[in-house]
Amino acid sequence: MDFISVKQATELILNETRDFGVEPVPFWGSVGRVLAEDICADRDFPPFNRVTMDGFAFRAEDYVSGCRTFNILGTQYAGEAAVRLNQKETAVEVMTGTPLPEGADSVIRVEDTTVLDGKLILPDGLEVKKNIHYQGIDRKKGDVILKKGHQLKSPDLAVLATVGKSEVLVKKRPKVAVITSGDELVEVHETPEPHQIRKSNVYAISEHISNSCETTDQFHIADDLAETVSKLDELLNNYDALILSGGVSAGKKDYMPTAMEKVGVEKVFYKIQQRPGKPMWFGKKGEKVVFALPGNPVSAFMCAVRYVKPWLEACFGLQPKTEHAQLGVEVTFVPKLSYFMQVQLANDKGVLKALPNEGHGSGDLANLSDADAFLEMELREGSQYDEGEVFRVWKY
Ligand SMILES: Nc1nc2c(c(=O)[nH]1)N[C@H]1C(S)=C(S)[C@@H](COP(=O)(O)OP(=O)(O)OC[C@H]3O[C@@H](n4cnc5c(N)ncnc54)[C@H](O)[C@@H]3O)O[C@H]1N2
Ligand code: MOO
Repeated sequence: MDFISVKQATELILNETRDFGVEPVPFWGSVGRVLAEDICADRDFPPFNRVTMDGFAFRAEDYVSGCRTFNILGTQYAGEAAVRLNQKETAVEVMTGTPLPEGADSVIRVEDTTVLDGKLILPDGLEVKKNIHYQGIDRKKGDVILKKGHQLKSPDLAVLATVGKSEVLVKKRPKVAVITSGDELVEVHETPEPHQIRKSNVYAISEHISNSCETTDQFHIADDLAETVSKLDELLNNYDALILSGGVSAGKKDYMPTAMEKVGVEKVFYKIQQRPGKPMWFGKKGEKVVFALPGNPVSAFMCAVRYVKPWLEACFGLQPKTEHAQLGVEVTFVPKLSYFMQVQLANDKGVLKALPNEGHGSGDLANLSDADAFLEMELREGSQYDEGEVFRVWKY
C-alpha cells in the first residue's frame, strides 16, 4: 500500500495553493477576510488634542505661577470646534472628546474642582498637563495601520470606519462544491428506511470551512460510475475546488478514484498513514483541486479540519495557527499510523490539557460533539505516548 506520511500529505497539499484574485467588499461584514491592500491613516490618530476627562482646561503656566482662581470663559462640548483661551488666568469647561481649547495645555477633572461665584477654584498640589490624548500620538497621518495580508478581526472594523474605508479590497475566496456519495444516504427532512441514514457529513464540513469560501454548494452523487463521471466533470467546470466524502476505499461501488482518472483529475496522493482518514485522496486538474475524503463522518471531518481548512488559509497567504496541548494521561496506540485522537480540552492553571475522548471509531459522529479537538500524535515506534507530552492540537 503506497501510504504517505501526514507531513508529506501536508506538503503536497500546500504545494497546490491557488490565488483567487481580489475584490472590493463593504467593510461592514469583512471580518475574517484577508486584506489585499494596506490601510493607511487618512488623518492623525487622534486627529486633534483630545480632552480625556470632563472638567476644565487651563494653562499650566498660570497654575505654576500661583494662580488658583480662574475666570470661566464658557463651555465647550464634543462636536464643537476648539475655542480659544487667550486671556491669562482663565479656564474653559470641557467635556471628554472635545478638542483641547487653543492656548490651554492642562485639564482637571470636574470632581477635583470647586466652582464658587462663577469662578473655578483649583486645589494645591495639582499635576499639570494631564488628561490630554495628544494629536498623532497613536498613529500619524499616512502610517500603515493594517497591512496587506492581515486577516480582519472585529476591532479592525473600527479602524476601517475611522479612516473612512467603507469599501475594502480583500482576497477573493474560492467557490467550493461539497459533494456526498452513497445510495444509503437520504436528506435531513426524509425518514430513512431501516437500511438508510441521513447524510450528515456535508453540513459539518461546509460549516467548518464556510468563512473561507465564497460558496459551499452541496451536491449528491449516486453510486454509479457514469453519473459520477459526468457530475464531476460539470462541477469541475463551475467550481474552484471540490470536496467529496465517501467512495474512496475498497468497496465495489467506491468509484471516486476511478472517476477522477476518467475526468482527467491527476492524483497527487492516495492514502495517508493516519487514523482516522486513511483513504483520503487528493488531486488536481489545472487550477482546480479535489479533496476526496473518506465517507466515515469522523474521518471526513478530521480531514476537513487538518487538510482542507489549512489549504484554504494558505491560499490567502495566512500562516498556520499552531496550537499545542499537553497530553493529560498516558496513551497506547499500536497501529503504525499517526493518530488524530479526539480529545476534550481543559485549561489547567494556564496549561492546555488534552484528555482522550475517543468514541467508537470513525463512524461515531456523535462523539465529535463531545470532543473539542483532534490531538495530532505522530506515528511512533513503540506505540507509547506519555502523560505531559506536548502535541499539536486541531480545535474545531
Ligand atoms: N476493505 C477495506 N475496507 C475499508 C477500508 C480499507 O482500507 N479496506 N478502509 C476503511 C476506512 S479507514 C474508511 S475511512 C472507510 C472509507 O470509506 P469510503 O470513503 O469508501 O466511504 P463509504 O464506504 O462511502 O462510507 C463509509 C461510511 O460513511 C458513511 N457515510 C458516507 N457518506 C456519508 C455522509 N455524507 N454522511 C454521513 N455518513 C456518510 C457511509 O454510510 C458508511 O457507513 O472505508 C473503510 N473500509
Ligand atoms: O481511516 Mo478510516 O478514516 O480509519 O475510518
